[in-house]
Amino acid sequence: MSTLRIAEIFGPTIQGEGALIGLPTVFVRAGGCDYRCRWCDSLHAVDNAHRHGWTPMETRHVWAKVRELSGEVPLTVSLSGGNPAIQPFRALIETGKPEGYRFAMETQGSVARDWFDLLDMLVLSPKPPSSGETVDWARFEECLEAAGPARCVLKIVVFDEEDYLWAKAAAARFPTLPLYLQPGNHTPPPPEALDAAIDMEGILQRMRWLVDRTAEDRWFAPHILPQLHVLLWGNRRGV
Ligand SMILES: C[S@@+](CC[C@H](N)C(=O)[O-])C[C@H]1O[C@@H](n2cnc3c(N)ncnc32)[C@H](O)[C@@H]1O
Ligand SMILES: Nc1nc2[nH]cc(C(=O)O)c2c(=O)[nH]1
Ligand code: SF4
Ligand SMILES: [Mg+2]
Repeated sequence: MSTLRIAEIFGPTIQGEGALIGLPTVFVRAGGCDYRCRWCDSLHAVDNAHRHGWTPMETRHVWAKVRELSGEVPLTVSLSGGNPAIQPFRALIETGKPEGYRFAMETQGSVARDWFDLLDMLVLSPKPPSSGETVDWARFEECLEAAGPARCVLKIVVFDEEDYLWAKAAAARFPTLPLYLQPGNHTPPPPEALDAAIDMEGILQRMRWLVDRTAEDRWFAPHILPQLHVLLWGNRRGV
């Protein structure tokens, strides 16, 4: 069986973002990312300075931890990171599905894998200008095709007007995909200070602005949702 580079495994908590918001979930966070978004809220799973905290784990040990955390009651497992697409997750999904567990994955859409079609949901989160990254749309479409469009949703983080206009154009490329807009959280603390206070008023202000902005444009396609776990627990790790 394969070895996975794991930053953390935690839960059950609620899925705080997007299409499955509120659903009890165990998170498996892989270490390592091919992007460096300026505002990444999970730098402890991205920045090489923190790789000493990433553990190579055999798939069966990762699976044992998920079963332990869930009390062996099947639930939704969210694979995140870092970019989980970099890791060989096929065996974990193939182990969990026959037991009744469901699998969702969060990725920016930069690396496609042939096992994406085993997922119940692929959350594709292309990065807007404020991230400092540039989307390779050919790669992104490979991810969409690998999963099959029926399994995919789009989730776009928006910090400002430039991001908003970019999100509108990006969404127009994929008019049939369910769409989620998420206000950005401006205060990713250093990983060693994850309990640090967040800019709650800033997040809520951007949330209200997004509601008004879409209404003004009569753009009624997106669901607009804040990161519920951030509202509840700030940037605390493990929730
Ligand atoms: C930490 S990323 C990991 C998965 C993958 N690398 C990705 O970006 O989709 C999980 C989700 O958190 C979002 N995210 C990261 N930092 C954020 C921030 N500061 N504010 C709002 N959302 C953020 C990402 O856009 C992504 O949808
Ligand atoms: N509760 C909770 N919901 C989340 N949704 C996406 C997360 C992520 O970091 O990928 C996340 C997370 O870290 N915690
Ligand atoms: S792609 Fe995701 S994990 Fe990687 S730096 Fe950006 S937000 Fe963070
Ligand atoms: Mg997060």
